[in-house]
Amino acid sequence: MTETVQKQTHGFQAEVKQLLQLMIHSLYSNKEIFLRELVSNASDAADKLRFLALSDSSLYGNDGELRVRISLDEQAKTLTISDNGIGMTQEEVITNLGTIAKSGTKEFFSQLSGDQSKDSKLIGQFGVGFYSAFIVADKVTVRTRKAGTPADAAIEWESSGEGEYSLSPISKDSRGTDIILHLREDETEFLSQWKVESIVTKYSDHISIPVEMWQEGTPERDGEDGEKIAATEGHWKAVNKATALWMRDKSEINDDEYNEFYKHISHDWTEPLSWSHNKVEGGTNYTSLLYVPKKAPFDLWNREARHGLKLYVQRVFIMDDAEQFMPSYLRFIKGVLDSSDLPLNVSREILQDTKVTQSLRKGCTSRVLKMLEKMAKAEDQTDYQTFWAEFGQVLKEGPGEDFANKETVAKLLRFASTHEDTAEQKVSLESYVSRMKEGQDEIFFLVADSYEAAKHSPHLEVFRKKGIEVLLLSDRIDEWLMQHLTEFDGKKLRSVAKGGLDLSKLDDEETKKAQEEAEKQFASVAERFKAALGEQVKDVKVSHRLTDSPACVVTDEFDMSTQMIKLMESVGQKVPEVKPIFELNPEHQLVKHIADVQDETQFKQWAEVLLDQALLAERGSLKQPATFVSRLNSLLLSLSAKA
Ligand SMILES: Nc1ncnc2c1ncn2[C@@H]1O[C@H](COP(=O)(O)OP(=O)(O)OP(=O)(O)O)[C@@H](O)[C@H]1O
Repeated sequence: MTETVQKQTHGFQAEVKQLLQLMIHSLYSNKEIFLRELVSNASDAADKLRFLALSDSSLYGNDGELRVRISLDEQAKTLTISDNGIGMTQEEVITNLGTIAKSGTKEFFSQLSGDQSKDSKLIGQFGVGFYSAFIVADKVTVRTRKAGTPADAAIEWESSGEGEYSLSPISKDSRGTDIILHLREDETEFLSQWKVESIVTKYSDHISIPVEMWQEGTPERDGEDGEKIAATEGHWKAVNKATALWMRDKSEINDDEYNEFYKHISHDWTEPLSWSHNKVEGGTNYTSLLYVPKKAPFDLWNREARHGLKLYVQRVFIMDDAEQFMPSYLRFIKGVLDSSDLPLNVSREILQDTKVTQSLRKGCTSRVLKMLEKMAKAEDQTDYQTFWAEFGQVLKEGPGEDFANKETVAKLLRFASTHEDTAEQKVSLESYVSRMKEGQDEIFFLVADSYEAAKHSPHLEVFRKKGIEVLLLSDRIDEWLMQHLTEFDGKKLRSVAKGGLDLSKLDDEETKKAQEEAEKQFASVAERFKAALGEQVKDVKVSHRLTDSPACVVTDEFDMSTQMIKLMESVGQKVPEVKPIFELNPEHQLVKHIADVQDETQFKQWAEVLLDQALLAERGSLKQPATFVSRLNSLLLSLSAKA
């Protein structure tokens, strides 16, 4: 069979076409990054081979020196990146270079707006990897042979990036992958040795295997003083440092190098917010380099998304996404962990529960928390606020998940509060405590559907009057968080929407007396309400929390809160009926008016309307809205008849 017969043409997955178009346009201004992406892939391919060779050293054949080579051909106008790494089989080529097989793809494409400037920012987060070759090339040829397969099992992939690619079987002498970029007419600057070398130094210095370029030989020549200078032969020379970055001394690594290394391991194009690089010797021996990203990945909330650290054992790459070393609430952390205590043949299963894993996890968790603490305490809060906006909701899983670090995580939490007139979550528990009123020994919070709903809740009335701060919570996870975070700095956290609220310590004797008096006087009215409302309420009480509203509902101290009920209902869970406690404001004109209504039927109607109103304010909806409306209408009619 001739090659043309065997050549097959395949169409790209629709998303690839879209990605290619978007990428070529939006990344053009930063086109040199294609080299970083391709060298990064080549280095990953070497890592994967080294790992497999741990159990089968024959995969190396007679070529055990892993490296990447970049060669330039001015005549053919090509730039070639060759590696002697793992290579790919035909199936792998089809999956890897014909589709986008990574997590977050769906989320990414659903976020594209069609507005090029907005979309180009997103693409940086998503990462384009191999396809970035098409920014500078109008044709790309990939020749690859999987390690351990014969020369004639190699495959050639070729495409001009316009919707389809071809595959042909070829023979390739050596293992690994050559990526040949046929440069576009106006991209010949990438044929300059100096230019390419400087890009490699800029982006790929940290790659742990040598990235080599060909150095031409020089003929024998005469020196300045007439002496003979010997001829040199052409040779491959490493143009990067070629040592694992994390093994180098901190003092020798600059920020640019840390940033580039982050991009290499995370496939994120945005620079990280912060990092922590540590070498630990003693009981356990390891080096960790952990980064806090600036942007949340597309799949942060996808439970199946892979996360975790890149694991090395004594500088040998073992696996990506080793999730055992970070608790789930820190799953956004990227980084490298290089252990000297784990065996080279460690598997995910073995990692599950070894003592070493536990101690590494403890160490890494505490490093990350320290790094976050430092950011949280910085005078300039910009970085921490950026972090909080992206990852705050994940961190809120912490108190429920990590008992040992509960207090530390609690200090990192930020909330909206009545102290600040903004929905932005800026207030820490420590700053709340520092502002607590004399006699106040609890931290007050309110959970609602939204910041606006929380801010306007009738439950806040008395707190406003007394000038007591209340934390305003409206994230989906908040109700769950507050179930686990019951205390901070020795102070109980208390929901202002629950019964058992006692602010009497903050009142002077006169107010207390007045309240007691009001309660006594109102006792019979409360009883009348209770009788009228019957089974609809758990109890009727005189409220100490209202100043402007006539009534409100609260849940009993140990009953499930309204927000929790809503949350459970929204995921289809059956919730036992929780009856509200109905609190009345005896000072309110409407309540006074109702108390004077003699007709029991009308009184009942009023009581029910008042209760429904309070339920509406609390829950945002009613079980029987039509009944509420008809009751209200009948009362309005009777009022207008009187007028
Ligand atoms: N030089 C190579 N050798 C072996 N496999 C490769 C090589 N280059 C790419 N691949 C394979 O193709 C896949 C897709 O590469 P691509 O660069 O598009 O994505 P990625 O590296 O997984 O992630 P990102 O897009 O974020 O860089 C890789 O995961 C790898 O399996």
